[in-house]
Amino acid sequence: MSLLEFENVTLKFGGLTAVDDLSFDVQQGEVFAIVGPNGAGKSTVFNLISRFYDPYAGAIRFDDHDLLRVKPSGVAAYGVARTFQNIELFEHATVLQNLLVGRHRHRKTNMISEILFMPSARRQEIESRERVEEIIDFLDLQAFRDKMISGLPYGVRKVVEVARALATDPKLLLLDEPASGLSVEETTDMRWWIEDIRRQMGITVLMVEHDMGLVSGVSDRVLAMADGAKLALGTSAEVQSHPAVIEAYLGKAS
Ligand SMILES: Nc1ncnc2c1ncn2[C@@H]1O[C@H](COP(=O)(O)OP(=O)(O)OP(=O)(O)O)[C@@H](O)[C@H]1O
Repeated sequence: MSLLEFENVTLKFGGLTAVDDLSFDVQQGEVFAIVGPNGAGKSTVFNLISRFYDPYAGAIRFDDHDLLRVKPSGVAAYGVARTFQNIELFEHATVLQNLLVGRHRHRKTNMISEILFMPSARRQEIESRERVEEIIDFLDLQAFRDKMISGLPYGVRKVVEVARALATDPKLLLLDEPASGLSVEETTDMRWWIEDIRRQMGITVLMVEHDMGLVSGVSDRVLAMADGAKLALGTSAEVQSHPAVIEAYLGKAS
């Protein structure tokens, strides 16, 4: 079953076509990667899903909803969470506090009941804390739970960003370059986290990534893009041996 569908989506920035008549779908429960040279339009695809941009043409459906009718502030409520190329966390808050912020969308109580700390608000607070503690355990972050983000090594921050996204209980997790800036060992760990997120949590993962080792290791299917358009879609091996993909990479390199 398709969880996310792009149908003939085009986005232009002035004279530049950043996404060009792009169609693909992400199946429920798969790990799907988007690869391509710099400027291919990968991040723009994420920004379209996050509703930062409206497409010039085409349709985007998520979980049987027309995503283009959803406001940017409403995307998380539909079950989409994301991490960013440049980590976006509250620097002067602890890991635990950052994850509790991620739970915010699950709050159903109003401000009065929260100020008075009424039973419904208390119940929600307990539920949120329990869920956050589960995620801290799941991603092996116990040693950092009360540490300020600003004092954490880069590799740990990347995992905390994933944890914060998971705290929203998403159906679709968007990972924007999860391996960038990570060492070889940290990249291997990230690979296992992604596997576990899909297998144990049942969450569908869509990632943009340059590290082909990670892409090959963890992805069910790969979409290769260049100049906003689809070059190839298939398994990692199929995509990497596709003549159009080889040419796009060699062309950029020369
Ligand atoms: N807000 C914007 N305004 C104008 N042009 C933009 C904007 N965002 C992206 N672009 C352009 O759209 C094209 C696609 O950019 P995008 O960031 O999606 O590429 P990318 O594949 O993610 O690249 P990278 O791997 O370097 O992150 C590029 O030519 C880029 O300069």
